Amino acid sequence: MATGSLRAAAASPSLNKPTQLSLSSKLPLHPSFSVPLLPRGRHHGAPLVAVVRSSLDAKPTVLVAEKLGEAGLALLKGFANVDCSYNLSPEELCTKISLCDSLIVRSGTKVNREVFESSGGRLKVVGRAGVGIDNVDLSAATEHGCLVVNAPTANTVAAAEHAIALLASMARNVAQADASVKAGKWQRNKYVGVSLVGKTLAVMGFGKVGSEVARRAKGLGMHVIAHDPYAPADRARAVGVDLVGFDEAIATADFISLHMPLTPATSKVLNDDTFAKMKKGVRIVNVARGGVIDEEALVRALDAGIVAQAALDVFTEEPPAKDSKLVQHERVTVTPHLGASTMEAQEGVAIEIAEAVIGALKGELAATAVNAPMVPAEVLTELKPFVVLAEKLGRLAVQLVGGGSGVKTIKVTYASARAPDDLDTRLLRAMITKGIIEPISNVFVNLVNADFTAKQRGLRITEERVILDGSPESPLEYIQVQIANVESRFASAISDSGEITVEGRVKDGIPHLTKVGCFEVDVSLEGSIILCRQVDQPGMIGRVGSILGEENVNVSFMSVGRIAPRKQAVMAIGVDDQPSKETLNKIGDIPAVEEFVFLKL
Ligand SMILES: NC(=O)C1=CN([C@@H]2O[C@H](COP(=O)(O)OP(=O)(O)OC[C@H]3O[C@@H](n4cnc5c(N)ncnc54)[C@H](O)[C@@H]3O)[C@@H](O)[C@H]2O)C=CC1
Ligand SMILES: O=C(O)C(=O)COP(=O)(O)O
Repeated sequence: MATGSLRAAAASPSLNKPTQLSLSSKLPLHPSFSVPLLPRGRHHGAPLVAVVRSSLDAKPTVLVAEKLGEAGLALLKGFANVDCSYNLSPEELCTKISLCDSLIVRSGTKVNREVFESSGGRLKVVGRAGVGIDNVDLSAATEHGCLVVNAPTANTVAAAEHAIALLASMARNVAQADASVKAGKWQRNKYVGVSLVGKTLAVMGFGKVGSEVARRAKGLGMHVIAHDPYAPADRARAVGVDLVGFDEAIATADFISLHMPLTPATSKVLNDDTFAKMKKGVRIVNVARGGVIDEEALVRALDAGIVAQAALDVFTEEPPAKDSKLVQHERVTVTPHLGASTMEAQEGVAIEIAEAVIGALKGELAATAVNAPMVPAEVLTELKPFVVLAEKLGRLAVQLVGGGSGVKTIKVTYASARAPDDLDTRLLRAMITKGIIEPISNVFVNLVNADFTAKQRGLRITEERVILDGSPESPLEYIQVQIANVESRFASAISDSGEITVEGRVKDGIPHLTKVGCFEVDVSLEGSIILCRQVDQPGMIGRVGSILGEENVNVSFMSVGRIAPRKQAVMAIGVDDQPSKETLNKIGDIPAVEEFVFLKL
């Protein structure tokens, strides 16, 4: 099969002469195989976020619901209308949110499902000015196509320093002794402490904060072990820390410092059962989240003498009840969630979140997205034209489906000379999903909600990789989108294996449609496309071109793919304007034309 492809602007009598263009037929293929999809969740890097307002829209409005550093506010004010409304009740937040494009919070605001539902679809970015996103309902955010970004690095040192401050002050009864002296007492015997040097500290959660705590504790002469099922052992080794199992960590520790996120797996991970396994007289620091400790069980463990002391910055409910037994316990030191509260950290966090929110509202890369696929910025730069190609192929494929066929099964094939691990397909999959769903619904699909929306509509998208020999310079050679078990309005779009098939490549940075069904074509994916199947014969391009010309429809690109000279051929015509029905019918009336379809991109 040969492919003819020429800019229509350069129309000449040689138009009918096909030019060999196809690359795929020359590249030897390895047998195709499936690769596991990348897991959902946190990935460091930068996503292409399609959650933006159009540049024609007025300035976006950002609601800042908790105190934010001045430098961050200044950045936000340079870009958006900023409404700083602190201490809103949940009802007030729900009322205000429908007028906001973005919401910025710290740990004190619950961004629950009701908030997203009340936003009426306007809320596009939630910024968490800090690390923990347990106060944001991520499922609801995703379902509403709202991106959540956080500021994961600027308060790490502050939190680690606070953990060390609590560790040392707990060991030396600083808070209790301070209160006692201020009450006019002088109780030197009562407040004899314990030393840190030589003691074993178990760091639970060896992430950013945990590793900084470990480093500092080693400087104090402590023996540090850590438990973190997901942390690489070599990172721990580099700090001189042994990674151990959970039971070993809690059973051998003199001090336990908690630094994991609050998740279903870590909720109440310290409970009656686990306290029972600890060394008698253990001391516990919690600068992570209150919910990782069963607080009633901790009171029991303190009263039973299992836990000698606890120092807590965080609580299941914040603020905790005034008469909380835990807070009032004599051997418990408390602070009001101050881990991130240093001048330096708050300025840093404010700038980090302002930049992330502004970037996301502009549709730029947000390196700290929590609920969207992310790939490193440099990878994204080279993937960008393929992202456009992916959406357009999705749009074309779904428009080829014949009325009444339910779209359920989609197969996507990525052909590349790169190793499978070098290609993150989540962006591409999301954009294909967007292209398929948007023309047939009124749902707004973006990178955040693409997988969710596909699942909700019962779409099954399978992905396959074809490994090509050749240059891995380009991330992809072609993308093929197939819709199975459907009829087509354009029978030639059905491949030999029975699916609607469209395939595209990027040429000079521009996405091109290069295959429809079994026919190789070549038309740039701009404007709209007319596909016609005809009997290959001289003059066809000229005839179709003049019918379009009569109606002043500008042709941008034309190509013909044919089985063999004078046999069946498919002509793909790129048009800048939408032809009238009459014009399309005139094309259909050309005797050699057997079927045609008009597709909007
Ligand atoms: N009190 C405060 O003001 C602050 C509290 N935090 C909290 O500190 C915690 C840690 O923050 P970062 O270090 O920045 O987060 P991070 O994401 O860098 O580290 C968390 C670590 O916990 C590990 N982890 C996850 N599940 C675990 C499990 N079941 N058992 C043990 N480890 C597990 C992860 O593998 C990761 O290495 C978070 O809960 C965060 O919200 C952070 C900053 C300030
Ligand atoms: O970053 C975190 O996870 C924190 O807990 C800090 O909370 P905050 O921003 O001080 O309310």
